[in-house]
Amino acid sequence: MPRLAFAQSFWDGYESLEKPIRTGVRKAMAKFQSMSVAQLNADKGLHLESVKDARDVRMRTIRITDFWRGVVLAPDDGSDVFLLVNVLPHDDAYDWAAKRLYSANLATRALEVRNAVALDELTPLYETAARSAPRLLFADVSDGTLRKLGIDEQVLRAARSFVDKGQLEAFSTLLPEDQLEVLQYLAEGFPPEEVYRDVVAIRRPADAPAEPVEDLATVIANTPARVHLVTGPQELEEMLEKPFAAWRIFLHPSQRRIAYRLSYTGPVQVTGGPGTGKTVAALHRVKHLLDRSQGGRILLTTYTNALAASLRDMLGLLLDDDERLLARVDVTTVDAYANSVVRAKSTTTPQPIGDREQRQLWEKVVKQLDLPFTAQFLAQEYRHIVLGQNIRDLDTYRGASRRGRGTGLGPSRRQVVWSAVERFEQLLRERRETTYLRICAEAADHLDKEPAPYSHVVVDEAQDLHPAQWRVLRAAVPAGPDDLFITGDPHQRIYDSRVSLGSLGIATAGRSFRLRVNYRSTEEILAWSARLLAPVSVGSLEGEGTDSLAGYLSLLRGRRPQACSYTTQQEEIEALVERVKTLLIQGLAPHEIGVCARFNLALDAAEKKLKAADVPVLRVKGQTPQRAEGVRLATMHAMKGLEFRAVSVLGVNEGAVPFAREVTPREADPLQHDADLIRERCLLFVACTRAREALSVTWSGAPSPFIPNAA
Ligand SMILES: Nc1ncnc2c1ncn2[C@@H]1O[C@H](COP(=O)(O)OP(=O)(O)OP(=O)(O)O)[C@@H](O)[C@H]1O
Repeated sequence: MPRLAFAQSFWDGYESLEKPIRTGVRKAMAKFQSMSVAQLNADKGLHLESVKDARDVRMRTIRITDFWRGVVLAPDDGSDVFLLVNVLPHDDAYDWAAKRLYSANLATRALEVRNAVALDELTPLYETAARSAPRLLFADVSDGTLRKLGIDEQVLRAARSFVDKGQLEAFSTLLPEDQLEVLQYLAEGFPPEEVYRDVVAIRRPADAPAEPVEDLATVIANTPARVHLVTGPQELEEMLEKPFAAWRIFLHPSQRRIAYRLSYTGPVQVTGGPGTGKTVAALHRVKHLLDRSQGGRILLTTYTNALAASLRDMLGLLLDDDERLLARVDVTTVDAYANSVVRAKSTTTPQPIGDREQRQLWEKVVKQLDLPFTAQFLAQEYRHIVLGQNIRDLDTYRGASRRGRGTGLGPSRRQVVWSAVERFEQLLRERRETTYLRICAEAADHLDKEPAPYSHVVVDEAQDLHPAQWRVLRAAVPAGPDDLFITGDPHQRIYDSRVSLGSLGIATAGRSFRLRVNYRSTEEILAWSARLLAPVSVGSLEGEGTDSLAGYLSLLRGRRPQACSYTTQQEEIEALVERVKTLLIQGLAPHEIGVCARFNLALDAAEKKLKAADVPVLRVKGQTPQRAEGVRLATMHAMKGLEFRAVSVLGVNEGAVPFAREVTPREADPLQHDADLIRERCLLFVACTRAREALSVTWSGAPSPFIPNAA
């Protein structure tokens, strides 16, 4: 009996196939599981036939319906795996199949596909143009080095004709996958040794023979990132039946290497720009840890309740809704977890209050004590220094480092600040109120006194956690192998938190990894958004040094983002309504469209106009999961962790982004001023990078100074 495998290229289009075609796929695939090769060849219904003038002699088509054909790669070397690579309308299928050539990469040994016909046609044209070019893209890399990195003769010839990155990108849909990635990394300036390590070595099987001639079944087994071998009829049925999510099966080698490493000696840090699959890596790590530690419990945290709900759904999908496994994982936010710890331990349960109420309370303190400080200054001092360092008494505060604060405080002024802290806490007690960070501090105290409840803690969206929250996580798991697995992107830090993970007992040195391939947004969206952050440097996730967005790649290409100016807000919103209507006509579902603004007020105006145009809308509140249909309207903060096929960012006006009230005046504290501006930039960056295919950024009047070219 032959075996059956599916290429990712097949799944890319499977979701959008109509039901009768999917039924046809299912029926055809069942035959591959019940017939011998001879029977398959003879089966009239399947009609397995070779493709005339195909560049790859193994190319076959099969009948799916009267009008649709499957494209299959059939072994011709005595091996037994058939690979379904695409399903297309009849003529397109033959055209697609005739031009494609599958081959084993010389270095990674994985299966790749190229458009061999287009490469042959286009390369000579580029070569002619290249002859008069002053400089070629890969001038500094020798043929020998390229070959060692797996570049074969046809691709080498094309690569030698590229003048710049734009030309490489123009070829990106034609080139074999691993070779393209090698060229992209080299084009970004990565040295060949690093490219070998990060692209080739992680894919190449440890036992690869010196000679790369291998049968199709072996080459397929070498390609887990793009090909999935079906183990049996039940798996086949489930894969074709369930809504298919590629991330469940096709991990990038860099994701797989990180998520399925047998064990780490201590905390692990995984960083990566937006959409690089950090959440996906975290979920797969949970799966691995569940398999490895029999009976151990896992805490999986993220930033908001809405994100926790979506993580829970994704984990269910990844674990096939296995209740036994799911029961061993608590998926929640750090605040909710800390709250549950405190509730379980105390008889009284003070109410946590939000930022605005805290600000009002600090104002009261300033007034009552007639202090020479602003409420804003005291709130920041309390957050960053007192709670940040878990300071409980004046003596400790007197000796505390105030690194990161831009104003000096001598001993007598510290005493005055401390009196304000005591009064603030006293007011909270009197009102039977508290703050989330105080709850975290209390929870960490409780947890420190008892055996840690979890075997492993996995943290997603780690960039915004405050030291008090990290202390909870540190105390929830015993220090040791596989204790903490942390994913985050410091470029998406949108709350004012500063941490030094090392000082919190979470040292990740030697266990830090970076994901570089963006699976969400087009290269155009990514590049445009990255320019928002270009003028600044962003502190690293672990708190030492800085991070950078250099070297991120996207697998997708699309339209350039639109940045548009309007005279009035009314015109801007009218244009938004038109844009949303066009997207709906183009076939996007309402929930695949996100509209976002810095303030709820702008969203109110957009909501009114969209409703008036009969467009269903739904306001996203950061804390609550919502499943109903409707175009999503969210503030920039509530966009964290979400994604949409199309995103419109509204009201990116001067004065709104950055929002003047949220930026500490330079005179009050120059360091805080700079940090606030970076945070506001990151906020716009987060909003823009939620878009998969289409991004529009608009403003009325003067634009935000963050808009590239408008600054
Ligand atoms: N290996 C993969 N194959 C296919 N799709 C993937 C893969 N990894 C991630 N994705 C998809 O890419 C998108 C982004 O992934 P994910 O949310 O994990 O990224 P992230 O790095 O956590 O993003 P962000 O930091 O911007 O929130 C998701 O739609 C996810 O399903």
